[in-house]
Amino acid sequence: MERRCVITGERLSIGYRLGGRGVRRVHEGLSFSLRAGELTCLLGPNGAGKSTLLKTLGGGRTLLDGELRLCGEPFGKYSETRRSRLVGVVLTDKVYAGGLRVHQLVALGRYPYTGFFGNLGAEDRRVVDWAMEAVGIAGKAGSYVAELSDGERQKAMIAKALAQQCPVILLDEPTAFLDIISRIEVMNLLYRLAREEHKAVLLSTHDVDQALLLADSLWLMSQQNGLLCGTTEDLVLNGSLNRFFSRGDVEFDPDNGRFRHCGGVGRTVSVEAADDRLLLWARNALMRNGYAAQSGADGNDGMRLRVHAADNIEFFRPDGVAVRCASFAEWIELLNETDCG
Ligand SMILES: Nc1ncnc2c1ncn2[C@@H]1O[C@H](COP(=O)(O)OP(=O)(O)OP(=O)(O)O)[C@@H](O)[C@H]1O
Repeated sequence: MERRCVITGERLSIGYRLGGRGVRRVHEGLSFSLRAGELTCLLGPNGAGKSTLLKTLGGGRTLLDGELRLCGEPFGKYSETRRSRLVGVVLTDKVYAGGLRVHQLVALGRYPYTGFFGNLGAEDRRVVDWAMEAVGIAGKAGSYVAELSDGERQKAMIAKALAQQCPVILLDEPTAFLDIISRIEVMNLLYRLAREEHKAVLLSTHDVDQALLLADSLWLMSQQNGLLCGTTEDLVLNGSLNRFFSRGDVEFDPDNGRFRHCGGVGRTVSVEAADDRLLLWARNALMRNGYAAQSGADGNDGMRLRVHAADNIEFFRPDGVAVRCASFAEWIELLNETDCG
């Protein structure tokens, strides 16, 4: 299926007008295309400008310069109502909706269709129920928003955006307050909305693991490097993720898809493992204990590891003696004793 561009930006400057104190430019010269049918994750360190970009795309007043188009037409040509039928936004700003019940908050998402008095028809009510069900908040439909946990409130805000039934959904850190299961559920929901309902979904997140698993495209942003857009695997394998994120002793390890602290790794152990899963966890244990794993020849202290199974680990000490261990705990203890000796 063709993946149409629904929002395009060319040479955008984004930032804030500070009243009489001039302008705070956060980025200049940003260009991108947001495509329908894709989940796009915007990643970057704190203060990179992610929220500022999302506010700009959501129609906030942070566009200072450049050309921003929605479905081919300049943003400025859209009335607020017309734009709100196309773009649903979930920002991280505190929600002042404590006096509303959850179903009333979610029903606000129908505003572009119901007009000023917000009278819901049968179809509107069906969509509101569907949206609450989809994010797993239906059980709290009658609760006051003020009485929700942070995560529940976040789900209610996502449901409101779903109820808006827009082809474009923008979300600023939608999983920030969620527990791990809810995070995975929400990310999968957004992925399905992109894939199955052909929506353009753009979200900012610090949850790199989930982004790498599910994002069709990544937008990497930092103050030094600006914005780089591309397919997830390309940006991982060409080192871009590292370029945008690595700082000091923290870097991205493309072998296991995680960021890690790499300080103190000097010595190496040669590793063979019966399968990829054992290799991954052997590398993990070595890294945590200050060693880098290498394949092939002996490590630089002559140490070798053969992981036949989680309970059958063969460790060759620097003196060439092989010791069999029945668990990772046993082997790690031996590794550390060897190190001390
Ligand atoms: N209302 C504002 N007025 C002036 N500058 C602002 C305003 N809001 C944010 N900024 C500045 O814009 C820059 C980018 O902030 P932004 O919130 O967009 O970053 P972010 O990538 O979303 O960060 P985080 O991951 O910490 O949420 C920061 O230097 C911030 O201080």
